[in-house]
Amino acid sequence: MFETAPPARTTAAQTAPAPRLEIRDLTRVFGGREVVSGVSLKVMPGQVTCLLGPSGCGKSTTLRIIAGVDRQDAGGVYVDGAPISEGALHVPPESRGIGLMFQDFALFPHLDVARNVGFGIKGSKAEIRTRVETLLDKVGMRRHIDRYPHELSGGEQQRVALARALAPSPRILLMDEPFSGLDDRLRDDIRDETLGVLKAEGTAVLLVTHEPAEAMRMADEIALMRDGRVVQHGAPYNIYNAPKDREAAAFFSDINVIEGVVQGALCDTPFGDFLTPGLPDGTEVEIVIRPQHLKIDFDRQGRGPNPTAREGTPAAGTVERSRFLGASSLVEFRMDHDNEILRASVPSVFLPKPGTRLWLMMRRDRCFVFPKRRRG
Ligand SMILES: Nc1ncnc2c1ncn2[C@@H]1O[C@H](COP(=O)(O)OP(=O)(O)OP(=O)(O)O)[C@@H](O)[C@H]1O
Repeated sequence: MFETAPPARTTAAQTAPAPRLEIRDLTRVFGGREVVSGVSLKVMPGQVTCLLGPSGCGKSTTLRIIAGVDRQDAGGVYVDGAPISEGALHVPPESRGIGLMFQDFALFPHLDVARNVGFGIKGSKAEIRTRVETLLDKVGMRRHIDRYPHELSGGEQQRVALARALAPSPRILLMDEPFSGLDDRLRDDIRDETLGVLKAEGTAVLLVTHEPAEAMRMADEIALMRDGRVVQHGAPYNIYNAPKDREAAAFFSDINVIEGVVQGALCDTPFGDFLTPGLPDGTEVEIVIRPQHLKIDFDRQGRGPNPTAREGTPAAGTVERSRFLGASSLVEFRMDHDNEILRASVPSVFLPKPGTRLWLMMRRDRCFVFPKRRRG
């Protein structure tokens, strides 16, 4: 018997803070077609989530609904646990405390940098000036405070646009392809700088992009979208290393695919057996491996290396082409067993001549086995 009541247990759900931004089962129909279909996700304060997917998959529509410039047909949008759009409730865009940085949200051409950044801030003249200067310091643009947009480069304009979006201290920032107008080198720098500023401000960010490299570089979490749905959600490392299906794997890099049929929980291929747990006999499967995980070995008078548990059986092929890509080399093989091409990538310089006989092995811990889907 307890003399006094035992201390109440707190569950993780009770102690966990509400997500800064949450969307639940968001659906949007255009012309009878669900372009956004039951999308749910959460963004915590200080976290960057990337909505990643091919053109037309519904990313921008999702963002527009969260911003309040479009309206969902079903589902809700919540900030710090409270609805801002749900059923008949629709908080107007300007009252949502959400900042926007869209590709086509140009700076005001007739205002200088200081007035562009200070545009949405409330407070005394001195307070506004201090906030503007602090932000311009953060984005490295303080010395251009008196310039006009046409006097700035694309990258400089982007930095000012970031400062402007952050000026009212939004709890949430929505970014739609914000770096797409910039050339490659500049883009990497600006992405890194932007990430630093966003983290320092503690803003919850939902960033839309169709570029996997951008999502990998920027995101704490990636929500991978396809045909209006989130098909996979997780940290970049997990999505890259444990893709849900062949398409998810292919979205992040070139892939090689070997086909086979399940027999006795195994699929027998020229590269040896692959485990296919849970798949019934006769299931057609696709074994997917990224080029950097194919191992190349030398020909030993018509024989390859000995099979191993880790890398299976070697299969022979002939080099068709090899190219130096800077950080790595890409070698294309025409395989003996089916006359198809496989691509292997090797760090640094490895450029075997066309016609060279070599052997390939597949690292078992780097292969993904998926049931084959009929593609329309
Ligand atoms: N106002 C609209 N009326 C009809 N269809 C629309 C409307 N807005 C978007 N769509 C359609 O909805 C689908 C999703 O569009 P959305 O702009 O959300 O895609 P996205 O993933 O952002 O693509 P992108 O990367 O090319 O911008 C597309 O097929 C698009 O044509």
